Amino acid sequence: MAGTVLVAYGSTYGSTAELARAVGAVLGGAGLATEVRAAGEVRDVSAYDAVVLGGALYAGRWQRDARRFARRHRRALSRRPLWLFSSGPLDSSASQRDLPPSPSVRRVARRLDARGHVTFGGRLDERARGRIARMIVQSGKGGDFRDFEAVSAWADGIASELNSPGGTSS
Ligand SMILES: Cc1cc2nc3c(=O)[nH]c(=O)nc-3n(C[C@H](O)[C@H](O)[C@H](O)COP(=O)(O)O)c2cc1C
Repeated sequence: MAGTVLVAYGSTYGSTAELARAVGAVLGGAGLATEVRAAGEVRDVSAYDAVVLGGALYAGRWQRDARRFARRHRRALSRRPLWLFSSGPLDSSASQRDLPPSPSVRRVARRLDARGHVTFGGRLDERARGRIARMIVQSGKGGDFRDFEAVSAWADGIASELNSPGGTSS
């Protein structure tokens, strides 16, 4: 594929941003021109040939910037190869089995005709400033459950698809 892949993310405390950068590193390593950007900073997706969009989960929905991005660029996204990821569970469940998207994320995936969705474990620690976030951490339920091997394997699959003949035709 000759064009550029956008990896956009919606992240409040930075952990989903790191997952997005890990996805971008794999795609870049597979020879794909790749840009990793905060979803809130992207004005136009027309320059990109494929998009990966990731959102942190808050109360079953994507973080606001990811939701807005999906809404604002709806038409362009539905015409491009698109993959989605959610990051959230603060336990090892996402590493043990495929976790389906939340109903709200499933609607986004359907509307945009996404090629795939995956849920990765999340991270929450004392850097998180929100009241509920602090309560979760103080009650001992925080931690880093991100599985970077799983992230790499998923991104490898995307790279293979995009590098295959006709990989960007949606
Ligand atoms: C208030 C609050 C609500 C959350 N709700 C969910 C949820 O519904 N589902 C889930 O899997 N994780 C949930 N989480 C965990 C976050 O998704 C997780 O910490 C994520 O990695 C944060 O990503 P970020 O650092 O990119 O913002 C919640 C965390 C907080 C603080």
